[in-house]
Amino acid sequence: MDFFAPRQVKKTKKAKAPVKRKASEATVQTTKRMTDHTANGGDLLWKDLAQLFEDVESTTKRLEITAYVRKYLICGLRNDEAGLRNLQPAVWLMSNRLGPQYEGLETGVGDSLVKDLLTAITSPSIINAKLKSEPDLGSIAASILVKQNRHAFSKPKPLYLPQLMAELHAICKLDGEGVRKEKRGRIQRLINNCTTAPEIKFLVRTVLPKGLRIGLKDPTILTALSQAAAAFDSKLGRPSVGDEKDAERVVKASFASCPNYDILLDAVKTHGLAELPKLCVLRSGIPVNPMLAKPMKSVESVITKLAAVTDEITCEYKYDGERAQVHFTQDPDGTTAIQIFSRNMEDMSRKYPDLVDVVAGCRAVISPEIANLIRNGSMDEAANDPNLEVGAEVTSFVVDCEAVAYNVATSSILPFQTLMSRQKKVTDEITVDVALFAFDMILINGVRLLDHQLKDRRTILRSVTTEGGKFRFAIGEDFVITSEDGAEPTDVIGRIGDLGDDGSATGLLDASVKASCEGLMAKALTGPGAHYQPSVRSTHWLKLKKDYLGAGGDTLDLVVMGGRYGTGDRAGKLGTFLLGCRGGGVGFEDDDDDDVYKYITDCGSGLKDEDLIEYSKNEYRVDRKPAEYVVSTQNTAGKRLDDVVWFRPGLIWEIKFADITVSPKSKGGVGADPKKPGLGLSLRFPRCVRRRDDKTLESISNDADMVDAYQRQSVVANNKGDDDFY
Ligand SMILES: Nc1ncnc2c1ncn2[C@@H]1O[C@H](COP(=O)(O)OP(=O)(O)OP(=O)(O)O)[C@@H](O)[C@H]1O
Repeated sequence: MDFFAPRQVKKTKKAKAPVKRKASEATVQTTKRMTDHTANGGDLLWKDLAQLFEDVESTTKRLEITAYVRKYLICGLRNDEAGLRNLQPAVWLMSNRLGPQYEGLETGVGDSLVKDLLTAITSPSIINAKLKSEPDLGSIAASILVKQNRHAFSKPKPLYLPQLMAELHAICKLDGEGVRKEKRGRIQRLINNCTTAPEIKFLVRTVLPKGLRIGLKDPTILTALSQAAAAFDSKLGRPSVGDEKDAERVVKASFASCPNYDILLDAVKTHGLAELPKLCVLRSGIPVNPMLAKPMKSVESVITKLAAVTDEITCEYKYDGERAQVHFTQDPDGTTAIQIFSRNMEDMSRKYPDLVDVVAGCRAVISPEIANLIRNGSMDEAANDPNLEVGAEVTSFVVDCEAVAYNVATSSILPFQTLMSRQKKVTDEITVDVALFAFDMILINGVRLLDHQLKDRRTILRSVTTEGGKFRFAIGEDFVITSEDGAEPTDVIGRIGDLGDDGSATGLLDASVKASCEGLMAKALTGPGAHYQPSVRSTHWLKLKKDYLGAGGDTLDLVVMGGRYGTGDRAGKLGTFLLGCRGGGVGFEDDDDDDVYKYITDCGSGLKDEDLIEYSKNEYRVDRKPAEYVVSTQNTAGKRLDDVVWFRPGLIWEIKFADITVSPKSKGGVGADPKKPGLGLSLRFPRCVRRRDDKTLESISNDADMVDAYQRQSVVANNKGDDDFY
């Protein structure tokens, strides 16, 4: 499908040639496989993609993995016959998804269905015995089935990618009576057409919830795609976007604004890298990764930090609920669609069906002044729409909100735990009322507001929607920071409004906590950084939680890599856990390895007995250390690794700690202390605060966050405890 017709291929001066690398034997093989076949109208074979997965699984070296994927993508881009109908499913399958995250496509197939299939050939005891030494059903299925003489009577039909993807989508959509039998039959038929072990192994893994587990994730795919796209552009003589790093930045930024591989690949193949910033843009119906905030330790430090970039700030209540990105779209025929997306871009519309009505009722009209503000500086075509005039109707918007448990009768906010007790899919009566607290607007009537300053975005939000009932504007107060000659900006704060009990921002913080909020969000209203940056943890948005004040400090979100059995009270249960951060991050030297998890510390505090029991029989357990884990070769916390029960990456905990120390055992944030270049960063007195199921692995703390927190802590130490930011 071409999302951007009419096609236009610009032919201007030849792009700079990308850096040439010597092809490894494996990449030579990939090219050969990918260009060998021409059957089925040029469709690509699942066999070749499965072989790519096998190659990727055989190495942990990021550069090698990137090279394999790049080669595959170059072949895919150049193969005009195969076209997007092959390239798109190939990349979705690489990314471990059957389509965009917000479509929530899941096969609903569990281990038991695959075991069922296998018990038709071999006994359950053999399967169970194999599972003891090899926990992966994909490998077991491959080892059993590949030896069978399965094709004596019926010749297998080659599996092509468009056909495979269509069949997997059909499996996802199956519902109702007899669904298990139907799924089983369809998977059986797919497996019957597989001729090689990798085909079977990765097909089974693809249909199971644990996924491919070969260490291939979006950042690596996007890096490989940027290299493949640059080579493809250069071959066609399309304009270059700069060097390899520039191409990577363009592709990653495009995916952040429009996280849909169908659209990205269409833009890359049909139009070229230079056109991506115009084509892969925010639109209603496709969620973006939300903008995030940096933690701070005191009101004064917040103001000092923001004073460096602006003189107008707002401090809003930090509501303790769930991020909700609300998309409203009205088609020309008057039909409307409302979607509510989580911070992980999952569609939560079925969790909040009551909010859909709330959103439908909150629209106002667009006045001429607001139409001007919307148009101001916008390059979007939609900004020239003559309908954006006096009394224009609101036909689309994207609003950034926090969904909070709420008592409408008393207009009071309820705790986070109350919100968590709401069912994922509301089917019966709604028992927990929820309100939306809106704090930002990033699209209105097709015009993107990302480059507008927050002050204008907020004015637009408050003019084109009406507050009332369960749709409310975030409570806050604006401050003008003024500084007399030589005075610290925090000394002189001109207040507007009267919210804080004692007439200050600190009073506002207290007021927010009294209103059952977590603290404050301080944001630059104007200035160069006051635009909306999707997926960026910005220094123009600062969060100040009541908990951060005083001792105790910041929190980090870390992945649980595994655990060790305890002794004493904890005998027979996992008692301590190995925690890791994600590699890379903005500004971190080693930001190529963002697809790995690096050991930071052991942690056994903050866990109740029932937690330990649950984690001891955890669904995340795997038999071997996952390839993407970077752990000291021999030991963690002075112990050997033989007794570690490994978890696949997935379980995320929020960790509080006393402070960050330099450690030879930690692999995260290595080099943060220039005087100790080989050492990493670890935590003193780490304690698990809560499980973060609302976070994805992509959004946990990374090397850069560790270094950041360490440096902020050093500022405090150097200032001998000044009340500076933590
Ligand atoms: N007024 C507000 N403006 C922006 N975000 C708000 C506001 N009130 C509540 N929030 C919530 O606070 C979050 C900001 O904190 P952060 O970016 O660190 O998210 P987080 O990593 O989930 O951390 P945490 O929720 O532990 O603070 C937002 O994602 C949003 O869900």
